[in-house]
Amino acid sequence: MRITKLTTYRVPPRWMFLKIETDEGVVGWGEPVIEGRARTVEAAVHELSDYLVGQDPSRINDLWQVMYRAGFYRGGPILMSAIAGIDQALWDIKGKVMNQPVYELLGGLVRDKMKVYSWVGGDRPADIIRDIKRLREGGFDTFKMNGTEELGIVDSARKVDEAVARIAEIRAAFGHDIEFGIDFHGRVAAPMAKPLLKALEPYRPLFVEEPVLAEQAEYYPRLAEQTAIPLAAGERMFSRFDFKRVFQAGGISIVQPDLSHAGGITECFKIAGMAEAHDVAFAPHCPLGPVALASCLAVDFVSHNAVLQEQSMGIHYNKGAELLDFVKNKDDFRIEDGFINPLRKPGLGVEIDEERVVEASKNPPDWRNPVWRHADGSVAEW
Ligand SMILES: O=C(O)C(=O)C[C@@H](O)[C@H](O)CO
Ligand SMILES: [Mg+2]
Repeated sequence: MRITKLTTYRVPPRWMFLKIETDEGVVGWGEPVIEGRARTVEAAVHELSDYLVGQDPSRINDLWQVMYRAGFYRGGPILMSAIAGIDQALWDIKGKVMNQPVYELLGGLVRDKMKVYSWVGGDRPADIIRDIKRLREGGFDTFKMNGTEELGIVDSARKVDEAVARIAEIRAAFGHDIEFGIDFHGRVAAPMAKPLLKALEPYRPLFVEEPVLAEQAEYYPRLAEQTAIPLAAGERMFSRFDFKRVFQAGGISIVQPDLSHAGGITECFKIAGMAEAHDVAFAPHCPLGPVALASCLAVDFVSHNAVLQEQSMGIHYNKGAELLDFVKNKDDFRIEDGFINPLRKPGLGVEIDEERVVEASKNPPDWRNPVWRHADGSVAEW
């Protein structure tokens, strides 16, 4: 079998699908994208196709190493997202050729179902109580929300109190009948992480995500020393080599690589194993589409330390298309009592509605995250 063609489709809300075709008619789908830089990743995918067309798609490991090493420069969000989507599509092809779901090719199930959580509250954490009440009726009991709006490098006790008051309100409304993670989303600089974590401590969130920006990772162990709240990070780390340093330094209890940003299934399966060796939980980041989610689940279902899976149903970014709009086998993604079952069809287990993808790709959005500014006009972390 030989790879014959790579075709990319940018579609709403902010996703990109990749179709890899072969000379024997087997097709694989991937989801290479960095939110807000879809066209850049698209260019990277087509540059990498020089290493792929004419090659045997079954040699995923060799193709992965060539894509990662042969171009001299490596790593980072663009190249690793391009490699991620290509890797996902190659695993999809391998599973279809062998008539097995990818999790079987990775050693089989370690669990019967996977716990998932839902976003509430949007970019500016409001209406959280209303969202939680609605989603609890749908069987969810675990949630994630943004912890703050714009926050200065040093900011007021009032801003801290506002952030904490929202969390206090949730605990007052639901007690510990629900659990939630708080995403600092890179908006909290190191000087404010300490007071904010301390003030949130009494409400015992399940975790605090990106307590500081990924480029401030040296603060993870220091912050972990002063709080009992588990710290989580990973969506802006792009390979084993990024995660290696975090594991060595300690401080992170939950790693959240994104299967469409961190080199795909091949790389994230290895990251999950590294995490397990350090007694760190694995909870893939996934605010994206169905192929990204299916790729996360393929690794979740074979990783003992997989604890929680993000999925984008109803997420505030999904304007113009919802998680399953391009999927034919919607039922396979059913969430019951906050859990999802393995996707048992061959490959990644996603039956893409290609007609709908092609149609939607004719007028793709050019999604960008908003540019936030502080009161003084300086740029604020979104
Ligand atoms: O889902 C999360 O945890 C996020 O922080 C969302 C963020 O990754 C946006 O997708 C960036 O555009
Ligand atoms: Mg996040």
